[in-house]
Amino acid sequence: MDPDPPLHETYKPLFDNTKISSNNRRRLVTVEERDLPSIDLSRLSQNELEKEKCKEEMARAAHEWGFFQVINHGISMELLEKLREEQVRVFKQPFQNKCREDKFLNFSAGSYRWGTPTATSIGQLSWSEAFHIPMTDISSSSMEPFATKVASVAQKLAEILAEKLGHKSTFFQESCLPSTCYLRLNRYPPCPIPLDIYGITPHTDSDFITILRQDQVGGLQLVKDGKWISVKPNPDALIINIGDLFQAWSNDFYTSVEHCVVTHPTKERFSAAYFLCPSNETVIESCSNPSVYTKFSFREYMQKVQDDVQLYGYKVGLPRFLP
Ligand SMILES: O=C(O)CCC(=O)C(=O)O
Ligand SMILES: [Fe+2]
Repeated sequence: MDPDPPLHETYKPLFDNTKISSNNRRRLVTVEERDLPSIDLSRLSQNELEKEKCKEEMARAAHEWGFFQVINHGISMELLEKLREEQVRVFKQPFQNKCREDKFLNFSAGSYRWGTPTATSIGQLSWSEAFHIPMTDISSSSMEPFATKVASVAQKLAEILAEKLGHKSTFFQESCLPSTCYLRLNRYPPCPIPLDIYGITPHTDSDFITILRQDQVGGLQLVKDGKWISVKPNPDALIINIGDLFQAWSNDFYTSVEHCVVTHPTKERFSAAYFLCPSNETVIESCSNPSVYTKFSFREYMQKVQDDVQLYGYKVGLPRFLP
């Protein structure tokens, strides 16, 4: 039985409507490949000066790039390889099983997603499949040791970034709970179609911070100084990016940057992303005045995102909360 979702059959009408011209032929492959700023987290356990310098560099990267990578993050290669093995095993299941409405592999129904049901043009299509799993569902799986560690790295980094803006608080511990945070397992099947097709369309993340593990295939791109650049894969590193909520909380000091994944013609790609999200009731307001955005609850934010996607086919995000 075939593990692949029926991307070719389902979206064929979109390809047929798109003329293959030099304009939409793999435009994105030509972007420059760059290393993200690299932060060595082992410096956090050194002397005060080193520790402060490390925090300072992190805050600068979150401000200037919205993205950075961390090394010596405390998650062993063994755990990362286990995660990968488990991820491959999960996606190798027949497509029919992945779609099941009852519990599959202990993940709640509805965790599995593929393609883009609302896409009306190829630019809106994400050539990928994913399991979007609440942390509470991970507890009984073999990914639990990774999930626990990554959750604690996320808490620690969020606290450091808040502290650098002068706020020592338990806000993230209190509002981001296992029932509100997610692990998303992504798989990008090879895409041999000679058109510019995204693995995941350009977006910003709707959380505080995301921790991402990408494999050696590469394909993650982000906007830096108004230009798309491609992120060089680094097996030792985890990628951190600022989400919309931290941008709002930091009053635009940290930046939630647009990113996407481009497909590979022959190779499949796997990635795993941890999203530090608050409960629906949590109110996000700026840590300083005057505030750039009007305050909103996470529920209101996600409702707007969903409404905009339905209405326009894309997320508007933070600009919806400009006064
Ligand atoms: O797979 C990747 O590298 C990025 C995934 C991503 O941006 C997401 O799941 O929000
Ligand atoms: Fe993302």
